[in-house]
Amino acid sequence: MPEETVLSVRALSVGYDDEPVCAPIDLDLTPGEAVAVIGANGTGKSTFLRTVLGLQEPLAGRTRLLGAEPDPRDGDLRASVASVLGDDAFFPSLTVTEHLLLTALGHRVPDARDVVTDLLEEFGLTDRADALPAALSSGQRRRVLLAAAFVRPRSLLVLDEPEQRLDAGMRNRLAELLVEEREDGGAVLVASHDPVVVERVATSVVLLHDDGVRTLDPAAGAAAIAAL
Ligand SMILES: Nc1ncnc2c1ncn2[C@@H]1O[C@H](COP(=O)(O)OP(=O)(O)OP(=O)(O)O)[C@@H](O)[C@H]1O
Repeated sequence: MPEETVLSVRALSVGYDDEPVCAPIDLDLTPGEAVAVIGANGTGKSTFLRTVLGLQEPLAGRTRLLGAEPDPRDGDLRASVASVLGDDAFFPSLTVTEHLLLTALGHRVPDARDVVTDLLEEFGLTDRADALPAALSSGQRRRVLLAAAFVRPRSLLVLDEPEQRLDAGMRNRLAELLVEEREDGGAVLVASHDPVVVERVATSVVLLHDDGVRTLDPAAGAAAIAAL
């Protein structure tokens, strides 16, 4: 594995109770690249993301994440990998600002208050800064989770269908932020059903399908989404 490889996956089989949910997957991700994982509902995108993050045991194959076996308890890994999966939770008595500050301070972000203020603006949350989670819309809660991933240092960003519940304006802005992320040397692994995210953000696409796994270029990946 080249030294700068962020994620290397070889013949990785993922699934439940010894039953794979899709064909084995191979993938390499280096700084400055974004890989989009696409496929119809139930083809294994979320299962794959959880497995490469070490949140779920693989059935077979090998994953190296930042040079090591993926282990979510590993401090170096937690410091370097920001993820937004589907199971994120909120503290019911902390405001939007307090959630972002907690994340920033926990990761020792310099000038945390200024960074949080900028991200509130970026994610259209400035006027909801003092709101509690229960008083947010589902799209606003999604924005808070995404902002929390961007508020902290990271060398890999893993997002599971980040477009979910976002309006068109925010989906476009998110795509821009993800392009900036890879142009600044970050690595992005994103599962998505959004052709805009796939075509604009991805440098390569992995299509999960019952018949097998294929690697596509971003334009072909965006077209494949329309045909799912
Ligand atoms: N905890 C679980 N136990 C057993 N099977 C599961 C579990 N979670 C998911 N599955 C099954 O594994 C398969 C893959 O699910 P997964 O959530 O990874 O798909 P996905 O590609 O992310 O789908 P979607 O596009 O709907 O989000 C599905 O058939 C699903 O029903």
